Amino acid sequence: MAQNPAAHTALWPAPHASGAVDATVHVPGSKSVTNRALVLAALASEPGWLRRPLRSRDTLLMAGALRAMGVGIEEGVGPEGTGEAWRVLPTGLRGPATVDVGNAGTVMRFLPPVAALADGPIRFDGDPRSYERPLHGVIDALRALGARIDDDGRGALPLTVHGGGALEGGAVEIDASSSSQFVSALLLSGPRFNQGVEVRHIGSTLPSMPHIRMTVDMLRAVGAQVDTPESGGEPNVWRVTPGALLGRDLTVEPDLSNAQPFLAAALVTGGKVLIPDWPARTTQPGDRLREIFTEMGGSCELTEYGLVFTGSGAIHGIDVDLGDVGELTPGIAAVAALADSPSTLRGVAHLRLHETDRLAALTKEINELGGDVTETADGLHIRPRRLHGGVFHTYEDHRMATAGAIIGLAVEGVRIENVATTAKTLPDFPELWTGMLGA
Ligand SMILES: O=C(O)C1=C[C@@H](OP(=O)(O)O)[C@@H](O)[C@H](O)C1
Ligand SMILES: C=C(OP(=O)(O)O)C(=O)O
Repeated sequence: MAQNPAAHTALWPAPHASGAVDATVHVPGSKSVTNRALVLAALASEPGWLRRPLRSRDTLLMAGALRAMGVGIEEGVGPEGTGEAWRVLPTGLRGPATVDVGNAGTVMRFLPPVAALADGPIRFDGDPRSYERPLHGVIDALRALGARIDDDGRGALPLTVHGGGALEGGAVEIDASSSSQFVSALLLSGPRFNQGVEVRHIGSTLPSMPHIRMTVDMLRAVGAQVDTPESGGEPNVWRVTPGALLGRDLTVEPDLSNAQPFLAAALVTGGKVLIPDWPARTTQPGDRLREIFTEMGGSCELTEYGLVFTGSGAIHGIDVDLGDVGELTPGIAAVAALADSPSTLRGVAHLRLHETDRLAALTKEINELGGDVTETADGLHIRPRRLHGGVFHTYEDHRMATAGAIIGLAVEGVRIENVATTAKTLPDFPELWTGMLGA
């Protein structure tokens, strides 16, 4: 998807909060749930509904890719009217087709296994950064499971999957220490492989476990049989039995990682924010914010209306392992830079391979505003200092843009370069942010 070059150089004056925020913020649907639901619906044996899907760059790329492979995704009428739902009509997956993955980890990892099931060649390409993000776990595993893939030997994009209409499947070993999405990708398509799939992670650490649980839960919800380490299986081994998937009617939860900047606003300004429809039970990593932001000085209450998060006026540093919830790191780092004591964020070495090298980017941008951040082997040390205004660069990373906006609440004169990059998962961010402040 082409991006507007002018948007990259544009500077967005991050609003400075004149007082405590007091707002209700309706956060759009989860990226991770929407893109899993699209894949599972496309692989099902009957039509399904997806209600309140996220419509952002990453999810529109996923929908576009599936459409290119022959899947019907129609606008439907949901509970709140037209545009609120997608009806997914699975058909025989076929090539030739070209998939633009943009810089979406979920699209570049989840779709090559789907393409291996298609009839015909599927070419994958994306943004320059997508060439640098690891994909070897998916490419090597698919080859071991019987797929034919042409790539340039780097274990990365661009590549062509020569779908043969079916895939043998079976047992495979992968090192998923650079991305949990390798495991999720193989499990999601696993029920459609002739022998199903058994994935054994043989690397060191495995990041983002809640996202693997999300994959397993969503597979089970559409009728798949999945054995996991948590259900009595071996550690680091997941097994999916071959079988047909049901078409379901699923309503997507709000994206709790995208709720983060709004909760942070309550923390930073000593205010209050209500996020409606916060799920009582969820596999989304953003749910950990209730605990993390409470330790950093706020308090929260899950009510029948949603999550009410209240700041106390004080912001404390934190020492925390974020390996399970890596995508929360930029927002936590931003709050930590404004705290009354130092922070250590650990367990997130793999963030160097995200949308940008997030550890380097956060260090550079916070320090250029006068901060004192150092990179460690697997995270950041953040010693709060008095910050000043300046340009906050975002490196085409949506979470860098929202991190800069959090700092801007407390520091006058922060200008965010390319705030439009939030369109990756939250196209309405600037409007939601100013709406929150004006409420
Ligand atoms: O499966 C998913 O939906 C995701 C898994 C995580 O990826 P990594 O394990 O690569 O960090 C997370 O950071 C990403 O935002 C979404
Ligand atoms: C790491 C992220 O995205 P992706 O799905 O592209 O990996 C993220 O959203 O923080």
